[in-house]
Amino acid sequence: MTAQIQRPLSAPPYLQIKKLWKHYSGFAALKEVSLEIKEGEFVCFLGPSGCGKTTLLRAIAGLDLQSKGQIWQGGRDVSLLPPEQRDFGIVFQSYALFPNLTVANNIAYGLRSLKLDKNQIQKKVRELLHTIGLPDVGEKYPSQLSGGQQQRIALARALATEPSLLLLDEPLSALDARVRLHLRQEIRSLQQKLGITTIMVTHDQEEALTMADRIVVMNHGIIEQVGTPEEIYQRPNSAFVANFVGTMNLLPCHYLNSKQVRMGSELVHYKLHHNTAHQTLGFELNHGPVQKPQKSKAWLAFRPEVAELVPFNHAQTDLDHESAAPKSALKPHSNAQAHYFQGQVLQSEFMGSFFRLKIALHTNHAELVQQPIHVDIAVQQANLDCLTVGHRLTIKVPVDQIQVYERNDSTPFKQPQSVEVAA
Ligand SMILES: Nc1ncnc2c1ncn2[C@@H]1O[C@H](COP(=O)(O)OP(=O)(O)OP(=O)(O)O)[C@@H](O)[C@H]1O
Repeated sequence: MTAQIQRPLSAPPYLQIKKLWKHYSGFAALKEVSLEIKEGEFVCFLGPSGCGKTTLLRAIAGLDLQSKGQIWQGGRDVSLLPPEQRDFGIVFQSYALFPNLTVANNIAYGLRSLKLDKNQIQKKVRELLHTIGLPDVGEKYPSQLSGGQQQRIALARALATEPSLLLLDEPLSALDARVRLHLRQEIRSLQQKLGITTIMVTHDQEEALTMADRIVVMNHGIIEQVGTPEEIYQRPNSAFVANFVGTMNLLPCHYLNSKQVRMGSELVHYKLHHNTAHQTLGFELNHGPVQKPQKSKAWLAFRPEVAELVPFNHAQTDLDHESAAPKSALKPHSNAQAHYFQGQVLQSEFMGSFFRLKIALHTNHAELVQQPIHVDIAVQQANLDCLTVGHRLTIKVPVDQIQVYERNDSTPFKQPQSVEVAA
């Protein structure tokens, strides 16, 4: 097995997906999808059920041909090649091992077509069994192994012919949580050791965030965002991505300009991130109130862990001393550094290293009245009084942690849940 490979930064993409469409009797499962993957990258296709992840993976393998568009692999147009003429190994969710063959024969299956002699095949199988950490199971049958062990055999079988591309279709989703966690790390370190370009389909955001070099977030047959796990988590470029990856508080508001939104009678400042292209969100940039009212509906978004609990008086002092405090008919709950929400604890959950508080906001904004927010407080910083159900408190959210997204009623993602607010 080879050591991790260093590649020039300017290397051309190893895999190029060009304007790919897939139709199933009139239904478009992929809509002009384009993507480039570098050699040696570990890329995850992430998205909800039915978004087209498997369709895209199967098109790359040639198992289901695309309706339109091209696929280039290693500088070669493979768009119309059958799977056997392409260069990949694949692992499915259901292991797909041959039950009547021993583990060794399962792994050796693909090697027979390479015209290797018996000794070479045995040597290769031994090496692969060693690589996946199961050196002694060669003579067993798949049914004598656990799910996690069977999936490692499937991985060894996929790697046996030394393909340049490894395709993993939800390989961990049939396994129990503990095995999944362990195998996650094993697959990632094996992939890094071999330097093999890998694409993994998953609907598990934690799996994608912990394993991938880059994540491709898909929704309804299109790519919503491509980025490193940090980019996807910290700077999601749409409300869909913000809501799908991690926990995000999404509060309905109205867009005013590139610095402020309005939430009921409150003005809220936010800081536009460079990669948040508001033009693409349907908002005008730096031109004051939006002209078209139908485009002014927005989501104000922040992660539970960026919020801080502060005493009310402290918040008011901050605001009184802040010359940039808004002088308008709208209530000043915000300054250039932070916004202060008022709320009441509905629920407090101990999560190990932090408490997750569910808080009802005090607001006269009709859309917000029944919508709780989540705030995560590190155990070391938690004041136990603040965690009591019914406690009234102030939540400080730094302006540079507030993001704003277009709010489209047809946006196909789960709406923040509503709760009964305690009297
Ligand atoms: N053979 C088929 N015939 C008709 N429709 C199909 C077929 N295969 C997939 N589809 C449809 O195409 C869409 C994308 O399916 P795909 O399997 O790629 O989704 P996915 O993101 O992998 O979902 P999951 O996580 O549930 O596997 C779905 O709406 C699905 O119903």
